[in-house]
Amino acid sequence: MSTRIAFLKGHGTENDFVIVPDPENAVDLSPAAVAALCDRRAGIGGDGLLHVVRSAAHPEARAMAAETEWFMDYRNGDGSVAEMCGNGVRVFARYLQRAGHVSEGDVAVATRGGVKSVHLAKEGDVTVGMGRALLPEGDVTVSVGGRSWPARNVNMGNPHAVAFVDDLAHAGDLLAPPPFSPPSAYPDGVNVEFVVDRGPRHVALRVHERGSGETRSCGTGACAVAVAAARRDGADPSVTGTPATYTVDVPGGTLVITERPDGEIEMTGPAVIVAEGVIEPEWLENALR
Ligand SMILES: N[C@@H](CCC[C@H](N)C(=O)O)C(=O)O
Repeated sequence: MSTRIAFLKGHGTENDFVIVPDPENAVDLSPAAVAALCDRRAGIGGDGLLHVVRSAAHPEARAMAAETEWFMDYRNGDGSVAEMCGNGVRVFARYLQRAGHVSEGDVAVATRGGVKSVHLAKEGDVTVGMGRALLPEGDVTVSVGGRSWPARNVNMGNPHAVAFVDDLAHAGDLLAPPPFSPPSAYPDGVNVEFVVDRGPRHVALRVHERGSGETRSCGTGACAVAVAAARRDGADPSVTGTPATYTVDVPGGTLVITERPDGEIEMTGPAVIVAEGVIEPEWLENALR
């Protein structure tokens, strides 16, 4: 990789991303290159990377090209691929707006979890239609430091285990993925959310993300938490016929999640572009040696 590659840096509730615009899918973003770019000491730093590619130019998105021009090729900070990133898709849409690829209003973004509709105003918070949650049956347990909790298995395109706890400090330092059982519940790993109540329809979370470690926010995680909390609170919109809105505090800010009676979930939160620059080709070559 010897050409000069442009990048930007952005975040949504402090879930931060390296953004690599690459419309024709010409940049070889190997897992090692992604991990080097996301490294917080030797690289640019980020929980993940948003590779901005035309849908028609990416084999995983070609089938969605008729619906939308842009594909969010999302990678975790360790270089692994994930199906969906709720904070990332808002930041991705903000980038498209800033680059002049889209204007205000509703913007469709292709993801591995399907096409998402993002509502962009000129400035301020960004709302994304996250689709419906799946709630696979079966008991799941997560453990940290000798304590265990039952967890709700919620799939938002990507897998989540949501555990309600008495104190967020009980999650410990979250330096390693919290063990879960049974192993068959999450064959590809899982994002784990620890949740406390803050008030009526108001919760707070800490999260350990698959492929990134503890992060300051997770959008799909906040949606999974809102869905689990609504079932726990007897507020399941498909049963009550009334939308359920939860305020979800994350270490990096606040997200507002609404689930409608038809199961569709909307998430609103900030999306910020912080900086832009150019990756030094020599640095990248050395990083990959
Ligand atoms: N931070 C994201 C989720 C990113 C993917 C996740 N780590 C996974 O592997 O599923 C979000 O905002 O949703």
